[in-house]
Amino acid sequence: MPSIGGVDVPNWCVAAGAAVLTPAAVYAYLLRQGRARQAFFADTPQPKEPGPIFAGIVELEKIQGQRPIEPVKKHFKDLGLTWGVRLPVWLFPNMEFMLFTADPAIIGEIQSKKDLFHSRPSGTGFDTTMPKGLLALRNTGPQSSWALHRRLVAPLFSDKFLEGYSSQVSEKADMLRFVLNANIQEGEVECDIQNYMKFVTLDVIGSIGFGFNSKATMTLLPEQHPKALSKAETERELSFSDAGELLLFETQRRTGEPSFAKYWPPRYMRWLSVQKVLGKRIDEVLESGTVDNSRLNMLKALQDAHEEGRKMSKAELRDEILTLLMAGHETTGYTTSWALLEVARNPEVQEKILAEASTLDLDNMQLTHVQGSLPYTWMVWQEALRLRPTVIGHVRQAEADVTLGGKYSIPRGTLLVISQLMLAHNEDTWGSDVMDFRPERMEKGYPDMYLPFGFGGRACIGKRLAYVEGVYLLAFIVKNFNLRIQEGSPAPTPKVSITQSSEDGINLLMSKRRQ
Ligand code: HEM
Repeated sequence: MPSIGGVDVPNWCVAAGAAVLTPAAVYAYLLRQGRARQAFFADTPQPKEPGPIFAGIVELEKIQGQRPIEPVKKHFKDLGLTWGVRLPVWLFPNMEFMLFTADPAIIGEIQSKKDLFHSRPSGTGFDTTMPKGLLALRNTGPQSSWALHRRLVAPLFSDKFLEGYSSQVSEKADMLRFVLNANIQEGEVECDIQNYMKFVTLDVIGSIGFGFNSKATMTLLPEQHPKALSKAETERELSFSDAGELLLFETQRRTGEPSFAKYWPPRYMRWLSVQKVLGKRIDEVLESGTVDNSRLNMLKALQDAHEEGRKMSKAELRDEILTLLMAGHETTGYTTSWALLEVARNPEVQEKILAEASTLDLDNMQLTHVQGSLPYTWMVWQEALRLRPTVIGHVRQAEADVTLGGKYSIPRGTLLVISQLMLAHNEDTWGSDVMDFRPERMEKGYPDMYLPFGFGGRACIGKRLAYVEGVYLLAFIVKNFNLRIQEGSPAPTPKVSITQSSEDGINLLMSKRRQ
């Protein structure tokens, strides 16, 4: 029996006391933190908050939540010209201050203060799923692992590499055409193009990233088709695709959750299986001779890359290639799917892409020629990415105390969430037709506040590949298929996780074009 101040206290009393006092202490702590945050940001304009503790989270969900376009429009209306105000939120369990902003002036200032805002915060899921990859590493100066990785990874997106990837991308596009043709046969057939794009971009990154002949797209062939994959092949392809999805899902889940939660047995077992599938693929490339290394691939190139003799370790290579897999496939696939939706909705846009693509030999096109040869299609993809930014917010952490906007003091460690979604729908920047799809608005270049790939030293390193691959696939599909949407079909419901996709797919009526 425990003794308190010389008095013996029964165990049940201690347990009951703890049961009452612990939640009370936690609540008192949260309340104090919430009030401290409110006091700290007292001079910061903000929408009316429902309560001091979780108010920020509620607001954030309203703005960045599951159906982002509608809340954005509402905030426009509710907040008028101050729309995009700095929204201070306090985020449990990181116990940090967080500032949500869509104010172009403040964002401009954040961009210019490069030395203060050069890293994402710690505590994101990337820290434990791929801690030695670019998305997780912190920038602590030119000698840091992040800086070294950035220098070693950058050449993978140079002209030389893009040329090396070209035949692999057109091989995957050809596979996509084959599978779509097999599913469409005659007349018009409804196809979930988002699903096709997800698989084909996975096959691209499987090939150029891991160096194996990935063919997940073939799993979409009708079962009775003579070229349909065997059961074992289908399982192999889908296990890679499932592992990629689980990796993304687990990363997202781990953001901001206590570190022990990931050890929940069913989750942990799934995680081990993901590591096994992906790790096996990586080992195949690095160690065995069974992989066709004549295919230029990122993993092999990174294995050989060095700077003054400093190379990536095996663990670094593994995390970097997983980072490139995760960052580089769904992003491009979803952006291109949203673009195809707009193309199907706007027949005149489709005609213009067709006119541009019909004279080109897309089957043998170098990726380095995409921008010069497909300028209109390029704008279409760019405008689709504005209207539906695939990554809807960018995160940075203040490295030191700083004052923004001349009066808002931001303590060191504050998280800054920059709403790319709200920036992309700001009437002041884009004009009163901001909600319309109008590729021509990109004709004269885009404003500084077009940030779908982030900004500064941490901006997306794969932007060039994303553009050329996405624009190429867009032109390729339009050249081979006519796209339409079913009259009266409801608009897709956006689903926001790390990337923005459509919850119910993107269903288009597709028919073969006569060549
Ligand atoms: C439509 C396609 C894509 C979009 C919208 C996109 C968007 C982004 C964004 C917003 C960031 C964060 C930038 C910041 O914090 O300032 C990012 C980072 C990154 N992206 Fe992309 N991305 C795309 C495609 C790709 C591709 C194809 C790859 C590579 C195969 C890639 C690799 C990366 C990597 C490695 C980072 C982390 C960079 C660092 O922190 O140093 N992305 N991307």
